Amino acid sequence: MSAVDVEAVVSGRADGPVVVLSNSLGSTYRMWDAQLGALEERFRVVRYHTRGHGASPIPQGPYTIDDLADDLIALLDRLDVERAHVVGLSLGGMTAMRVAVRNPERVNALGLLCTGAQLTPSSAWTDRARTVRAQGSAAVAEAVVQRWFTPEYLADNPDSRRYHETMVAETSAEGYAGCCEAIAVMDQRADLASITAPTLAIAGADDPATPPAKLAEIADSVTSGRLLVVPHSAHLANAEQPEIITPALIEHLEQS
Ligand SMILES: O=C(O)CC1=CCC(=O)O1
Repeated sequence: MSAVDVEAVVSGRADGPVVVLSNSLGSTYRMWDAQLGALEERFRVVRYHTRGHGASPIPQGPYTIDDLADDLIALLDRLDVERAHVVGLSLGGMTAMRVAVRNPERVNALGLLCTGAQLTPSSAWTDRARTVRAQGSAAVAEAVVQRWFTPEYLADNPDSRRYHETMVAETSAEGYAGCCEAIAVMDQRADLASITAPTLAIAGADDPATPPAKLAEIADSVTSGRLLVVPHSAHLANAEQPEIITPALIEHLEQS
């Protein structure tokens, strides 16, 4: 499949190093809101919507992680950006890893949050794709958001819970399903050793979707990797624990 022109917004320091933020399955680029201000003070920040999300094109699925990586490279080309820091959470992290493997010359540093090189069983993703195509993304919204945050956070933040459930529910069914199918066939484990970009792998200590072992595997396998496990956070750890994650991410990018 050829690359699509994803919807993107550029903000922050026009003369700063570029950081690209890649979103997770079923989210919009608003998922980076808690990091945005601090990143904008230091970087030229590119947020975009993975194909099938937001106002980005929604080709008929299935997609592959290679497709998503091609979209990100096409975005860098469109913006005339030669090299960037690439930061992604979950599906966004899978895309970032793929870009670092296939186009190492385009990547300065990697920030990989709550992601994995392979997510099994594959059938969980093909089943979810089938459910969403049949019933819409709203059918999975409540269960997904229960994995995004700890039970304590959800109990204390009912508005945030509703906000994030709506975010998932409003995702295109075809886009969501196509991305599930990309995850179903992904296995990047053998490629990790070829990643040379300095990598910070950030795990939510209580993440049931991509537990800390997934991030440890990445940090241990790349050439230059470091693991940060963040307490009291689940899958959308950057939203639940921004006070820990934002400065750690900025320090990593600034040192790279
Ligand atoms: O939705 C989930 O269960 C967690 C997840 C996997 C890939 C992604 O982006 O989110």
